Amino acid sequence: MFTSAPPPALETEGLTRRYGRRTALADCTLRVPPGRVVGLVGPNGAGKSTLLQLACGLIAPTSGAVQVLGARPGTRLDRVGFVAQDTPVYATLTVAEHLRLGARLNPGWDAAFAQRRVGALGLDPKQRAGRLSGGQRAQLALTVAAAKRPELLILDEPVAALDPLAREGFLRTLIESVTELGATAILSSHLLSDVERVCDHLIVLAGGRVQLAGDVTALLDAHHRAPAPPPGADVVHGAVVRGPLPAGDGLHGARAEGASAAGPVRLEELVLAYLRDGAR
Ligand SMILES: Nc1ncnc2c1ncn2[C@@H]1O[C@H](COP(=O)(O)OP(=O)(O)OP(=O)(O)O)[C@@H](O)[C@H]1O
Repeated sequence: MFTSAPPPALETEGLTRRYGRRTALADCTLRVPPGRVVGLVGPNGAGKSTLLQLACGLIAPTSGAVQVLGARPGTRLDRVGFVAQDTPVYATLTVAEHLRLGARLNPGWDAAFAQRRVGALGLDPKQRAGRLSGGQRAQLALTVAAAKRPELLILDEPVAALDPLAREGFLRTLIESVTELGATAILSSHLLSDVERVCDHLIVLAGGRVQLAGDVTALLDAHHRAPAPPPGADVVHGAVVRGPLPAGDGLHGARAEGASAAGPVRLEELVLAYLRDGAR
């Protein structure tokens, strides 16, 4: 295991984490190639934060293995940027002091990028972080993480506190920096429309187990919608069926619009089918 060059951004095998008798993540085996924007989705309590914290080395596995950029989590902190769900910032430090601290702690710090982002966001450099709004604090934490120019950016619900315009701007900046650096981003989100818009790799977790994972295009090609599935069809849930859209059904290759039409699945539909399947 763990052989390839360049190494996967994230690789796990049988990764399990328990809290007492509660299993937060069970037997998780995944491989995320580098250069992807990964959407990590699943209901509340699915194990998303647990997986991200294991990847950052903030918690240790109960059993199984995890590697990040080919190394043990936590050993290459300069190459990994992490923004936790509660977007931690230092309440008594100003915005400018956050940037100075970032510059001092990170050898690859991109001061011009950080200044540009703070300017574009309209954040007052003299404002203490404790006085910023929730969304502004999230933006500051994201700016600090991205200005490290990490090879892997791990974001736990990064856009939850942002208004729609800020969310759109943040996701655009994220894609630009990931593309420019050839970096990987893993973001957990409940907003399937955002995931559909920016992610090219998907991980669906439910009940601590991986329900579905892989390249988005490949996953969409490997499923179709059949409102009246033929006997023996491999139905995930509802009208979503495993297997490519059969040739010659008249709709092949077309984007079916109505929920009742046979045709290709949309990402949101696919995710919901696997979540409902996992919830049974
Ligand atoms: N420190 C902890 N101590 C005990 N149980 C925990 C701890 N952290 C997480 N859990 C449990 O592990 C499970 C997975 O939690 P986790 O935070 O990973 O879910 P999540 O998918 O990130 O959820 P959400 O979407 O609500 O943020 C939950 O049942 C949770 O109660």
